[in-house]
Amino acid sequence: MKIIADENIPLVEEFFAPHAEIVRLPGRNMTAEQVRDADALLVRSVTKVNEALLAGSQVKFVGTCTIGMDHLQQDYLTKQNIAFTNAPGCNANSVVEYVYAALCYMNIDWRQRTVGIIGCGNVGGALYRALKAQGVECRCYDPFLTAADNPDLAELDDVLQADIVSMHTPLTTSGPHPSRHLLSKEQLQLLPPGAVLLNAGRGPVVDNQALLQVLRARDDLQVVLDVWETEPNFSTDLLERVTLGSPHIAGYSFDGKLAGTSMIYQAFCRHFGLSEQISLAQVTPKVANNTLSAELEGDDWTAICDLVAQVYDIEDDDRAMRKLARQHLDHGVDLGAGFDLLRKHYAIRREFHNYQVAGKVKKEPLAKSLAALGFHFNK
Ligand SMILES: NC(=O)C1=CN([C@@H]2O[C@H](COP(=O)(O)OP(=O)(O)OC[C@H]3O[C@@H](n4cnc5c(N)ncnc54)[C@H](O)[C@@H]3O)[C@@H](O)[C@H]2O)C=CC1
Ligand SMILES: O=C(O)C(=O)[C@H](O)COP(=O)(O)O
Repeated sequence: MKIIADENIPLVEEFFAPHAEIVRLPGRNMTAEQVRDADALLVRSVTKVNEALLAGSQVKFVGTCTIGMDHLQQDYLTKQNIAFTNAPGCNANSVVEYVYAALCYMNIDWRQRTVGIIGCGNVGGALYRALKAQGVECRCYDPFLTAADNPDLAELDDVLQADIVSMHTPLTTSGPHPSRHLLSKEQLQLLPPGAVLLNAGRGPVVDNQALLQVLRARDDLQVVLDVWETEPNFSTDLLERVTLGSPHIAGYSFDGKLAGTSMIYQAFCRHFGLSEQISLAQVTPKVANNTLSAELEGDDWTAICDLVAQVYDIEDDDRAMRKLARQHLDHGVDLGAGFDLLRKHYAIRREFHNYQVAGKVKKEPLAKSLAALGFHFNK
């Protein structure tokens, strides 16, 4: 059996080598010629898996080691009887941790604000539950859910009135509620003074031209963008006006990436009737020096954000984006290639649940927040 796999999927050899010959390729430029004689294709979000890529091939299984599936031409795959699967929820924790890191960076204590969540599935739902556990007032917009799924559902316009709005929908262009340009100029203008908008879903869900216009006209908004409408290219003008910008790495915890590979491995084994030879636990390294210390007796907010910053300093990601934008503007460095390089060489980032807080956490509100964020600690 032959597998073609994106070069940026970790541990493909460890998982799949007992079952198949593996050829690694850059994901963004995979060609029909390259995949023609493959039985299975393992991709990430940068490969358009469509008729142009697969027509005439013998591919029978496509696995994307990501949550998002907007890069798969699903109707074509179904028509051709090609099995396909994603890795639902694999990096949901990572995206939620990105949101916390961004709010800490902006000095925003989410426990004192209302939070609007747009798209309440694996990522938005995890964020919602964690915030509710800390007593935060949430409003959620998700037209595919009912009050039985989520008692805090509200209309989109009401959700946009929250102090913090976080976007977690898939990118869709058809169906009853397409999400492309869900936030266009009209919706963006509804954001109240001082609002914070985060998009760590897919770039085109927020109309980037409209966002730029709104940010040119208003200086009372703070925007965090992990995803961009024209990836791998992005608007340097827009980057200049957002508070934090990053190269689509919200889901890039090492744990999330490994979970993605492992979930696709399991689906691959099921599809081809193979028995699994290796498990996620076997290949997940322990974090060396995983004890974190913070001033636990002082202000809760400082303690939480101190711990978050020790695990994930989001400012590094923002700095790298701004450096790339400067190199592009001053020296003509290719933005798209630079964006992909930042992602390819992304540092290893582990999720909060790998860390133990030193000392005893005696204060109940702090304990609630640390538990909600996933840290281990002693009471
Ligand atoms: N920036 C990054 O690194 C990452 C981005 N993502 C993006 O986040 C998206 C969401 O991930 P999950 O929560 O795991 O997916 P999910 O499928 O579990 O949940 C998505 C939710 O959005 C809702 N939804 C769909 N269309 C909507 C609309 N028009 N308006 C409001 N809600 C809508 C669905 O009903 C569902 O509850 C992924 O599809 C992916 O595009 C996911 C992981 C990492
Ligand atoms: O899981 C998703 O969906 C994502 O957005 C991924 O984290 C994106 O990673 P790449 O597939 O673009 O490497």
